[in-house]
Amino acid sequence: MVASPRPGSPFGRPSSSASRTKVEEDLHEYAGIDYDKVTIKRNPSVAVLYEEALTYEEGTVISAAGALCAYSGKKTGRSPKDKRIVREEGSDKDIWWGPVNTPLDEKVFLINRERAIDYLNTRPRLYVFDGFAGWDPKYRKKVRVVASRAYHLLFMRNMLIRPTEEELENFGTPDFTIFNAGEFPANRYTTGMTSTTSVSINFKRNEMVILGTQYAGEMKKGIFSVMHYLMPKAGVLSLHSSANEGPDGDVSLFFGLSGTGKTTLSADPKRALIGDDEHCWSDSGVFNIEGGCYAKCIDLSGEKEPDIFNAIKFGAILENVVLDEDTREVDYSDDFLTENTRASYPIYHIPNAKIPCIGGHPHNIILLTCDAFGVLPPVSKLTPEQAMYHFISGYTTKVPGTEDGIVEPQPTFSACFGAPFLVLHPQRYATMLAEKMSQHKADAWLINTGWIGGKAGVAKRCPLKYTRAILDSIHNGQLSQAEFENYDVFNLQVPKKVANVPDEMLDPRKAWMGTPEEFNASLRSVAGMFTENFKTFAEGATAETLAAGPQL
Ligand SMILES: Nc1ncnc2c1ncn2[C@@H]1O[C@H](COP(=O)(O)OP(=O)(O)O)[C@@H](O)[C@H]1O
Ligand SMILES: C=C(OP(=O)(O)O)C(=O)O
Ligand SMILES: [Mn+2]
Repeated sequence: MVASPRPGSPFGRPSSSASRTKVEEDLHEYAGIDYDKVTIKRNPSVAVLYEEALTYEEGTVISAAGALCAYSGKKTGRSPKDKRIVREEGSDKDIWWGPVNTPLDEKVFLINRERAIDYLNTRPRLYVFDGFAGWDPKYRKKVRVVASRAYHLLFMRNMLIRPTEEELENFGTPDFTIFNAGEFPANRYTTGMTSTTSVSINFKRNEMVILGTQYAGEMKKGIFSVMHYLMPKAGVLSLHSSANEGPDGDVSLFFGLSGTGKTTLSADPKRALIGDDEHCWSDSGVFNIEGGCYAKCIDLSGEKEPDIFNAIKFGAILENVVLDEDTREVDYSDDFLTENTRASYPIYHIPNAKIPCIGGHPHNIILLTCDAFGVLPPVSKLTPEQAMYHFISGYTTKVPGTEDGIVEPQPTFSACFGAPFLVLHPQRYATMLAEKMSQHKADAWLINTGWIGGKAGVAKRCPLKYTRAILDSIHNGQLSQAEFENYDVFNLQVPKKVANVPDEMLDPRKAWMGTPEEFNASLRSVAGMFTENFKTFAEGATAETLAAGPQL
């Protein structure tokens, strides 16, 4: 008879005090984890994590396709207002302080850290994952995740790069540690706390502490912030972009704020996936930071997005989705808990993923904007100066759900198409991008995956099949040879024809459902928003970049 590998069985027995592992010793010494009371499981298998989550985490079930369906509680999106960075001597001048990076006293960080560790010590079981961020061995960072929920550990097992047995054996001291005590709240009366949620990063201690949110995305985006701090210092550009590679080895980068299509559009059966969200561009090319993908799955369909749909199987996590009680089939159209339903899966769940996730220097730079006013064309070709202007502007829309408190599409300017994750001033990243683009002669395109023909609520988002057709034309070289028309006010070069896209879709004026007067008013109003927003960046920008913006 085969024994059931459940906790309590011989397989689940805690290690005896005579044989402490190095990780137990480390966590005891370094963080005060009480290994006499707490069973520590390091890098457990997917099967063990499933069992633990199903046994101990209320509501967790398995979907018909074999994914672990986990629930993150009250917070189902990131909490940018509760993110803090410890202000220490030396980092003061470097960090882009302001609404994105709110300073925190070191002492308060330690209070939160102790609160988190005190909580973790009340748990009978803790899970540890040791893995890497960054596929290029030259730049990769060793990351340790310490979490009280098996779901959180499986998430980071999917999202970080999984070490080989040998790498795990020789892991040594981590470069960065996340303490996830998200089940337990922050204390609102602690100086500097404004809610019961706190996500704080300390670059001196190389630690991140999470309290009061169980949204797993905080961990992966936290590591992204760390890379946004460390990589530029090493001469490497960190990017909020997805990346894929054509059969001839041509790499495309897709920049975009959350919900604008990085994950969806980089999953392309004609191209090998390098990664869906976080990359770095070094002197030798691009590399993915992560070992997995994190797709939005609201309204996901097997017909429209087969690669993502089929990646949701054993090993994948589905977050905050609604299922049929009997069949355990997921209803992807149900936004009962949140519109930000998510799937996390290791990159090898995508059949044509490129592993290791490394590519050459990009040929095409695609800026994914998501225009809620319906005035930007679905595609336009950018001059290098326009690429800089639009990269720094980061005009787009916050889609509902991804951030706490966003309930309807909200136009925003998110510098570098990822302001919430920037640590240094946007100009630092933009300057590096301009240098790399000119050195490697990359073409730049602006693609509007947002509303066409009217504003959000009135019109519809550009149909996915047309955005895909546009990308096909970019990748087969047709679009750079197309005939272009100048699109006034923004001075964008818009192709007259794109294969498999109706002509009238290409010109927002023709697609417009209201009156020409309304269109012109909207166009000018969006242009005005650009000009107003760019005022804060005018000082650091070149005259050419400044002139590349809309002209009223
Ligand atoms: N034209 C389009 N291009 C890309 N995505 C679109 C488009 N229209 C609608 N969508 C939807 O928008 C969402 C994009 O999400 P995702 O690819 O996860 O964004 P990101 O990875 O940038 O956060 C998906 O739910 C997708 O189905
Ligand atoms: C996980 C996130 O990223 P994205 O939506 O870009 O995939 C997020 O913004 O919380
Ligand atoms: Mn994504």
